[in-house]
Amino acid sequence: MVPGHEVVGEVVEVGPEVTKHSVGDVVGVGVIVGCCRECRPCKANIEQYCNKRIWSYNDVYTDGRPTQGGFASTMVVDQKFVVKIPAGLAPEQAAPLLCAGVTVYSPLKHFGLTAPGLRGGILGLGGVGHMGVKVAKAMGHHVTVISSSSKKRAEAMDHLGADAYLVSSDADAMAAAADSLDYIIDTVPVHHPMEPYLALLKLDGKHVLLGVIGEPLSFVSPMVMLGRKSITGSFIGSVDEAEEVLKFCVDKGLTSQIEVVKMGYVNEALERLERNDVRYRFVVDVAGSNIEEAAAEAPSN
Ligand SMILES: NC(=O)C1=CN([C@@H]2O[C@H](COP(=O)(O)OP(=O)(O)OC[C@H]3O[C@@H](n4cnc5c(N)ncnc54)[C@H](OP(=O)(O)O)[C@@H]3O)[C@@H](O)[C@H]2O)C=CC1
Ligand SMILES: O=C/C=C/c1ccc(O)c(O)c1
Repeated sequence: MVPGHEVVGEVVEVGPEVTKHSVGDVVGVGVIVGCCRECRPCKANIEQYCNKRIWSYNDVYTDGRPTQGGFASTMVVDQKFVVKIPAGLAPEQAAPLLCAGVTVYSPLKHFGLTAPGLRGGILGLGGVGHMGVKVAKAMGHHVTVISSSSKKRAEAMDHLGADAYLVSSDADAMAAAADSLDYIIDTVPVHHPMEPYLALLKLDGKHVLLGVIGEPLSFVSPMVMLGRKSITGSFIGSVDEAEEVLKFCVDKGLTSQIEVVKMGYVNEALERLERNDVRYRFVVDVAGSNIEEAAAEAPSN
């Protein structure tokens, strides 16, 4: 998780040209807060693919100031990037759905992988992966979690409702599962071999890369040719898709598994993130925190 990007809160003020939201609405802001509005992705309302996108954190806004994500008590955002939070969804639940939820929902929809009965693999059971299991199950898919260890088996099967669990180092189990999946949602954030997973795909199967990996991945071409398989990627989702996935989650009764913490706990939360010690997302309750107190307690650099 990159901390501090998705934000959910109440509108406290609107500009004179704002038509989409009113004071008091519960709204959210995802990973993107700016785009050019002129390129093909912008015109197709898939603004996340605009090459001039402005990230909601660690970026520079149109006024030259840094974007700071959710680490603030208020933020100013163009209405285009503000998502309505539907009734029936708690704000703390909505926040992770604006990233992990839409990140899995968008490729399933875009690549035509929403029909009930499909067989999907979720590779890596973390923040994005756990939403992958939930969203895919809610679509009526047969879901296999593919994990690097057996540690999360009970969690995946009993709690998240996965149908099968594969440990990627178990060569026999991987061989038995060959040619069985319509898609793999790959959330692994580090370099990993592709071929063991490509072998799990059926004819026309799709391997969707979501993890940010800074090293080249490799595979021999017959692994994709003999089976017409695709390796592709996907980046979060659009504002429209974010609104859609929130509605989908309300309709299907889906929630994300979160740990709500106060601002004063942020440094510990970051340390725990580094140890991979969260199931599956921290949500920082900024409004309910004493920010001044938390700032005073934080070590100065
Ligand atoms: N494409 C996009 O738009 C988005 C991309 N991301 C990216 O997706 C990736 C996953 O994010 P997120 O789910 O939050 O991350 P998490 O750390 O929560 O989960 C990643 C999972 O990958 C598996 N894994 C396998 N090997 C490793 C390893 N060496 N180190 C760490 N994890 C490993 C683990 O699952 P297991 O124990 O089951 O093997 C782990 O839980 C990140 O790279 C993130 O930046 C996030 C949001 C949007
Ligand atoms: O390079 C792409 C990064 C995507 C990304 C988006 C959101 C998020 O939380 C990430 O960890 C990565």
